[in-house]
Amino acid sequence: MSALSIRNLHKAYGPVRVLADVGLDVADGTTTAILGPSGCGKTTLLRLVAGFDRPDAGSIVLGGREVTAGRRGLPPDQRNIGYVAQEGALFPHLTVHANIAYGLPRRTTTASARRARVAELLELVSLDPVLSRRYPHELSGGQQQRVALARALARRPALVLLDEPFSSLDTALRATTRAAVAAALRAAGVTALLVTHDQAEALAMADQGAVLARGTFTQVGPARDVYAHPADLDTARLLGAGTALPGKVADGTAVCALGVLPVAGPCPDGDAHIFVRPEQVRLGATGTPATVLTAEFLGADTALTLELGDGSTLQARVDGALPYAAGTPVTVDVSGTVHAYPHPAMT
Ligand SMILES: Nc1ncnc2c1ncn2[C@@H]1O[C@H](COP(=O)(O)OP(=O)(O)OP(=O)(O)O)[C@@H](O)[C@H]1O
Repeated sequence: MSALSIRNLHKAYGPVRVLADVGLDVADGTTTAILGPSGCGKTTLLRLVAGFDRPDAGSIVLGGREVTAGRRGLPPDQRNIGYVAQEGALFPHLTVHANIAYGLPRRTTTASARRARVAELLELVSLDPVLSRRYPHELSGGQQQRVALARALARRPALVLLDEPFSSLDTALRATTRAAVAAALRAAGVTALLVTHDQAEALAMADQGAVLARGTFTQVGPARDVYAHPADLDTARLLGAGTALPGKVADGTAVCALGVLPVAGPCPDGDAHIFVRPEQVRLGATGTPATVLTAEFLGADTALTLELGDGSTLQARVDGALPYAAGTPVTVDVSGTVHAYPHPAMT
């Protein structure tokens, strides 16, 4: 059963149409990642689901109950939704314990029951119980986000909304916090909607990926399938680096500056963008001649920009231990299949 069903949702701010005919189903106990470029309406969608804002049309059904029914819809505090914002959402004047316990009903729970629930939640988000007496400014950014999740889960919500919850964290903290939050969500068996710019985050945390572009979902499916088979060139670019080379497709084969390449998935015959990911580009003894334009050492790998014979550029990633420098002549070939997207106007 779907914990969340969104149908034909529309939202505009004055003349700015933000969401148009948006639909989405999120299965019970699963996480859906909403991916999309800046300004495409991701936060607007979360705000409508949370009840902070009203849609112009359409419906949102939470656990079988339509929360958008009536003139005002169900108020946010009655929707049984937890919300984790980007940062700074904790009350600075309250301890970790008081922040987490904030939403627990005082009238129907005893102090010892609240203490037990806070201890359970700290364990769930992998935080040391000694932190419960600290204030938010005495925690790292990653610890603060885990406290925010614990607070969001305190009332056993039907749905948790996470709006870019790790965007303020540095790379190392981001990875550990993401793993702790994903584990906590799974252990709590909670349904979650995660907004992110980061495809690695979406792939690591989500069962389902949903790509929002131009005000509507352009692709929804298992997160791995969305990554492996992006529906269009914008989605392919959104899901990671790559180069779109001009080419032609005939009978499932692409011809471009990199030679003849097998195409993944259906693409009609004719002019097309041939999309190649950096990790597919191999440098070796045979293949298409190219020249290294730039080499950016990233530690484990080096990101290369290569110039092909026709003047087009190609991004590649090679082992960081290999000594490539600008000006080095190389030969390249492509492993695996490429994606091709029709482009009738191309010459
Ligand atoms: N209250 C508002 N009044 C007017 N316009 C708004 C309002 N809220 C959002 N918008 C506009 O709606 C569009 C979508 O905004 P939204 O914050 O939902 O995008 P987003 O996908 O979350 O962006 P980002 O990834 O940059 O956070 C933007 O053009 C924004 O300027």
